[in-house]
Amino acid sequence: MTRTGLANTIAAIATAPGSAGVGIVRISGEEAHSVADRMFRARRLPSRTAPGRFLFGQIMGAQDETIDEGLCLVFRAPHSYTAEDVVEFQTHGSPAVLSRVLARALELGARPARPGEFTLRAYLSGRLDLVQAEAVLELVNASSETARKQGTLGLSGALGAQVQDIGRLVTRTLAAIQALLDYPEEGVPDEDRREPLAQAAAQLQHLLDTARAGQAATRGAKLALIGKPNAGKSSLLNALLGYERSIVTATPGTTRDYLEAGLELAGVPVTLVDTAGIRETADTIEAAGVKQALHLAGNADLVLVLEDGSAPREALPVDLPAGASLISVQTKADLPAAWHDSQALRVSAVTGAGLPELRAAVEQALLGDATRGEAWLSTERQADAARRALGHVQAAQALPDDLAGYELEEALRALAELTGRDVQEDVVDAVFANFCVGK
Ligand SMILES: Nc1nc2c(c(=O)[nH]1)N(C=O)[C@@H](CNc1ccc(C(=O)N[C@@H](CCC(=O)O)C(=O)O)cc1)CN2
Ligand SMILES: Nc1nc2c(ncn2[C@@H]2O[C@H](COP(=O)(O)OP(=O)(O)OP(=O)(O)O)[C@@H](O)[C@H]2O)c(=O)[nH]1
Ligand SMILES: [Mg+2]
Repeated sequence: MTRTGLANTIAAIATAPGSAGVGIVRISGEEAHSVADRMFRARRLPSRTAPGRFLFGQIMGAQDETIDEGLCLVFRAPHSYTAEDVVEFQTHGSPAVLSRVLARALELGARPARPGEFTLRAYLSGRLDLVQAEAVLELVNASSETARKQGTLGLSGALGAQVQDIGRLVTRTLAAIQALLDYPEEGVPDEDRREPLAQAAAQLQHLLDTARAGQAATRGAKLALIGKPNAGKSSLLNALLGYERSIVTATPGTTRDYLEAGLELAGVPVTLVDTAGIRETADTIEAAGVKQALHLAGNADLVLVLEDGSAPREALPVDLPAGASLISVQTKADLPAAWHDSQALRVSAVTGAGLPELRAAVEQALLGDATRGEAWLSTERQADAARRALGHVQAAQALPDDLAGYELEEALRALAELTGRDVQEDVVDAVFANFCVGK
């Protein structure tokens, strides 16, 4: 995607494929109004309509036949989504109608929009920064309340504002260092050197802490239930889901193959994975299930380690994969406890006791403190830029003034990349390649 040809007029169906009450065809660019004038019959021409007003009328084909009746919405540059002249046709929402309306706009000189091209134009015109454009994508794809909230916050420019604050801290030190380069013996005072950089590093670290949460919210998280046979894994899965998804019996070794079920937990789309109970076994089928369970634990974002609270406690016969985040769960809390461990959450699948606490612990593990309302880093691209900025700030903290300047300039470059003020075209292309046509 290049900047050339931006002046030309693009058109696309903006609503989802399939039948719906209403569908939208959107046209943006210099010719948008004249294209609309030639395909819409109403009490006045779209180009003569006050911006922000709509017209009711007929969308006309080349043979002067009516394609559909509908509404025409007129925007005038720069007051539109793309900051260009924009016209929208709101029609009956069938693919048959929408494809004819689009075809008519193309006949009259518009060209089909590429994926994300409307939002790309909003970005290139400066109406949105790159973080806001990514937030648009998050909103379009939001499959949970947390992802929605995060997208809305991102679109508001909250993250961009925070990144600018960090940039100001770095600039303060850089300016102080540059001002004193000719008089190195004086040294930069702490309030211009140590303090702003410590604040910048802390804020970047906090943003990076939100990255895992941001990605959990957008991509979803995998939660594996692991434990010995009869620990109550399948029962807990069913209790969390609220329906009997997994077979439960009193016979140890009931679950052999793993099983997945989706639900929304703490606003995050979560896939729960029930696994075979882990034990030493001569049964080849069960042994395969045990191996698989350990593999699943290694790939999960979070592992719930379940132990039967009503039976004597015994360690698992194998080690769980290193690196996974774990929550320790003591099951069957409705029965007398056979052991006590303040680290373990007591839960009953039968009475539901402890389930709210378990959900809260999962929320804390997946989202950390990121839920306090500020913006999060929600893409790997953003996290990568923040990580590099932090690395340069930390390098500058450790270097003498004459060498720190270079690192601070690099930190500012990484921050500018984060918001998209200083990025290569291929980075922009990669962001917009994830969009659908019409957005
Ligand atoms: N029908 C329709 N609904 C939609 C969109 C759209 O393009 N069309 N949007 C698209 O994703 C979102 C809304 N986003 C928009 C953002 C800015 C402007 C706009 O015209 N801004 C002008 C004027 C602002 C004003 O009048 O106060 C501006 O910023 O100058 C329009 C839509 C969601 N709903
Ligand atoms: N009283 C009580 N019994 C429970 C609870 N959870 C599970 N059980 C019982 O414990 C037994 C084993 O439960 P499951 O959920 O099948 O255990 P599992 O960990 O999936 O076992 P495997 O699939 O064999 O590995 C069943 O008889 C359940 O009824 C609980 O919270 N309270
Ligand atoms: Mg089971």
